[in-house]
Amino acid sequence: MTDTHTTSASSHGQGPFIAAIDQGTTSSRCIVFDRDGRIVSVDQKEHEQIFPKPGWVEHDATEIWENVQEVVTGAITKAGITAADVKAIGITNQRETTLLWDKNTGEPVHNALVWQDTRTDALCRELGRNVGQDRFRRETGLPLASYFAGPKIRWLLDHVEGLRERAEAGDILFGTMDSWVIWNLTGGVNGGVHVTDVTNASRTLLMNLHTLDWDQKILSSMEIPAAVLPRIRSSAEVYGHTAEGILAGVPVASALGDQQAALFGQTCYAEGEAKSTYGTGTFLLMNTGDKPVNSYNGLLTTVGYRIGDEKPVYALEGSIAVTGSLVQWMRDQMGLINSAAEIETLASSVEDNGGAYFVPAFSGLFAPYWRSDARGVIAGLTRYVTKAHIARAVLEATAWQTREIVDAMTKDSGVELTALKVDGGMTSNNLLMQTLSDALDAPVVRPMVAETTCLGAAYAAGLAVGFWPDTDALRANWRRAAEWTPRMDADVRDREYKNWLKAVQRTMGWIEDEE
Ligand SMILES: Nc1ncnc2c1ncn2[C@@H]1O[C@H](COP(=O)(O)OP(=O)(O)O)[C@@H](O)[C@H]1O
Ligand SMILES: O=P(O)(O)OC[C@H](O)CO
Repeated sequence: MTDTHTTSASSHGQGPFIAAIDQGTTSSRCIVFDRDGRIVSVDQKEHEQIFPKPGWVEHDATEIWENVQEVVTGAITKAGITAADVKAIGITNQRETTLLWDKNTGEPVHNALVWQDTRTDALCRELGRNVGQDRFRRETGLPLASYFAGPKIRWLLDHVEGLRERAEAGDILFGTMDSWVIWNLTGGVNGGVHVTDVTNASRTLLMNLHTLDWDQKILSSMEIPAAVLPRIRSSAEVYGHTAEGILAGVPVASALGDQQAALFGQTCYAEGEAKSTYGTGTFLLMNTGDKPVNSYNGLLTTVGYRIGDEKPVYALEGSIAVTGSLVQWMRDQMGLINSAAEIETLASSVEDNGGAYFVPAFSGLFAPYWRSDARGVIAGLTRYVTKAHIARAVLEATAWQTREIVDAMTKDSGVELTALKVDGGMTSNNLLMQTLSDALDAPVVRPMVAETTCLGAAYAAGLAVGFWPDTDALRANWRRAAEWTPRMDADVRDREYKNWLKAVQRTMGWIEDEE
């Protein structure tokens, strides 16, 4: 984590405060914020990544719920405050990760299928043939891909014995992690509320982007019973109250998918404003105002946020599946570095990539290609290349993948990027941020609070309970902490980008006959 610090509540006055829970891909965290949007305390815990087969990724939702309770207790205790000091709790979460659980026992019926999981590739191809790709794009703003929740629900209904009958009988609930956390927080089997917000619902392939309701025709073509689905609510309203624990009685007042929360936390409230978040994957979102904008260049159309009864705000999104997780892979699977931060030291020990380009298509390629048949490639290898050159290629992969998204965004929106607001764990890497600015030929700016995901959830919850009056008050909290400006010669940039695009072509069509 970057730019986070843990201080006692006394250095921020006596509150009141807003707490935010971020249930992310690698960890769950809770952060307490004061009225100026400053961090008062943080607690965080990683959970297990389960890889049962190549391309399959699961999480244990029970472990996640235990961790969430632990980090909430941790953050509130570190802040030295009580429930009476906390005006609301906001929720943000890894998106698309899909869970079904029994509403009578509160037990998950299977591990959660994580957004990176590719097991529904064949199912998506079949749905594409039977229902048509265009239909999904038109109604949901999304391409038919294994990334999204709908096909994952269908896979579980088809593969867990007896589940379909239980689901049709009304005993099974579906949720992304927002729904799971809110249901448990508000009482679970003892009256927990079963809701999701529009941003999370817009990632299921099941919500109609124009009506903001579940699309009955798509549900029937996917054979998903409506009885499992949560109610779709706005991103900022009181869904219920915490039933027990250290925050018992506090209103649960926001939910946003983590990337939409970062857009909100970066105060991108005007059309054309954009941010990019560098975590496990990287997600660049641009606010496109109150109308959905179709993409013709491989981006997603998604809901940015909706505050109570106000009009929804839409966004264009470029999703990159593998960025920070490539650094983790270098550390955990390859053993080439001991910590994520060490990649910068290793990469800085050489001048350039030595001719090597690393395209981490571990889950196929997401935007702008949406190719599930792609797999990772290191191109340009010669005997000259060292592990330091590979480390450099790893960082450059994040920069060039962003460049491809920015190019697509410019084509779709007609808006030229003047500067990119960034956040997330990878932004503590100076070499990466410089490389990014060079690849984009544009300034890259990082705010004082790089924990914009939690901040966005806190802002939305605070708006819902009147803790902040409006978005203008939130804008005033945004402060620049660091800026990188381009230093690369144009001809070098053009040559490197061309080589990168050539390497990308080498990844495609690797998987020929998938399960
Ligand atoms: N100094 C660094 N350089 C490059 N990558 C980093 C660095 N520090 C953390 N990361 C990567 O950032 C990711 C963690 O960022 P975070 O925003 O916490 O992610 P998430 O919200 O997806 O769990 C990890 O994948 C890690 O490998
Ligand atoms: O948990 P993160 O930060 O890796 O974000 C994951 C995204 O929401 C997936 O769409």
